[in-house]
Amino acid sequence: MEINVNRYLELLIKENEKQNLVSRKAGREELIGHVEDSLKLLDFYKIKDKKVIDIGSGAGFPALLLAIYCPDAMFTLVESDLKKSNFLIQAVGELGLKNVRVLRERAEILGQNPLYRAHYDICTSRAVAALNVLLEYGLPLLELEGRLFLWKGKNYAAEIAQAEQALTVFKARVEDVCLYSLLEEKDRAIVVVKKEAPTPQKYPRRVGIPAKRPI
Ligand SMILES: C[S@@+](CC[C@H](N)C(=O)[O-])C[C@H]1O[C@@H](n2cnc3c(N)ncnc32)[C@H](O)[C@@H]1O
Repeated sequence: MEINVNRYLELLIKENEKQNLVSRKAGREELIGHVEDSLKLLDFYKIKDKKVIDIGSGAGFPALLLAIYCPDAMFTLVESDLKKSNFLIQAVGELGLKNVRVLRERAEILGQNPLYRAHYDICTSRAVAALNVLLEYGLPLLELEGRLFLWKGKNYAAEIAQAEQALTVFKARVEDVCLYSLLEEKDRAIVVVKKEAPTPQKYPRRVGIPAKRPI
């Protein structure tokens, strides 16, 4: 596993010199911090045998790292940006990961596609949008009783409060908040939201609307 993480980091550092996949200034130390942050979920939850969808995968945090460590879970990485999704496809190929597929698509489109809607046990997302927006992206993709795992910083409590109306509309519940600290950042949280009812068919709304007019 560690070998694969090191290969992934080498690949990311090399490609990041050519194209901006993560902040250009991000050195190896900072990237290792992102790796640790991604893998933190496994200290709290087991995801063996689960169907996982990750929204806004970027250069691979958290889902590519989780996929390396959880070969028994199946991962769908959703990233709308062309160069980032191409990098993900390249990394999956070079690392020989058989449990990952990459989709260059918007979450709003997949949420209205019967092939993906209500199909996943788990949806992850890190550094993509505010919590109320992520509820609209993620909940339609989950099966009933599925869970969203949302990586957040020190503002997590304010984001939960801001999402009160969206939680009511979607009949979802904040079930847990996993708190931890990383070297650089003291207050990190993975907010766990449980889906308790089918999502009304009108959600997610059209591309861009959830972020522009959050519930
Ligand atoms: C700030 S980056 C974070 C990437 C990664 N999750 C991380 O933690 O480093 C946010 C990414 O989400 C993608 N994204 C934002 N909204 C999206 C949507 N609705 N559907 C798919 N991808 C989206 C963007 O293209 C961008 O690459």
